Amino acid sequence: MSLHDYFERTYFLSYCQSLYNKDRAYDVEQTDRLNRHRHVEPDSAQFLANIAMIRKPNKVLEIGTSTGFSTLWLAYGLRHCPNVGFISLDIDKTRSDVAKSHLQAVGLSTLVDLKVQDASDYLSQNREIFDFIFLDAERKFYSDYTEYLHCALTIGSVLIVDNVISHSGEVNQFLAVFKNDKRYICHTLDIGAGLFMAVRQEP
Ligand SMILES: C[S@@+](CC[C@H](N)C(=O)[O-])C[C@H]1O[C@@H](n2cnc3c(N)ncnc32)[C@H](O)[C@@H]1O
Repeated sequence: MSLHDYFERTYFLSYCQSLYNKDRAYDVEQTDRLNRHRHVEPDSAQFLANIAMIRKPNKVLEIGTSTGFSTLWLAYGLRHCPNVGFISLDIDKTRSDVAKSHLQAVGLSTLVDLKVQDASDYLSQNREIFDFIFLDAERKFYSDYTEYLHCALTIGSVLIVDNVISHSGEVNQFLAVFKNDKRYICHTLDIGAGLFMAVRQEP
């Protein structure tokens, strides 16, 4: 590792850690769940970066940017894929703008197309295929996305969903559709709040 790479990596790690700690402290003070940033756990974020690094996707979709903690890590895992199309969606413009400033601060903003849009509206109009989709938004709407997600995934595509252990009751029905679909091989990973991973094996 060159000295430049070393300093870049050290800066990135310390930036992410301080972002996580600051937003976590804010979240603890919030009584309304929807006011919280609700970042993925650091372990989960690093797992996402690893999957991005291993899979080397051409097209990535994140649903639920918040202020960009998972987005930063996904972008970090994609930093050697300069032509990647990485879209991250959030319905909340203020959060998306904050995410943009964090991405700029670590020099990864050119890798991410931040969109402010409702996930259902986006998915219903989407005709693109994604190699990697990370879903981390409002769980009660996930079942509405199922058919759109099937259409947006192809052989070798990876779908990852957060909070599947911490909030299993809210996502079990949605996940069962993938588990019972022979086109996918699925795993529940005991990382952070629990990650579900489905890899598409068949068209
Ligand atoms: C759990 S947070 C995402 C956390 C983020 N992945 C991270 O680790 O930093 C969920 C986000 O989804 C967004 N959201 C909720 N409903 C949405 C919808 N229908 N379409 C798009 N984004 C939505 C919220 O505004 C919120 O920022």
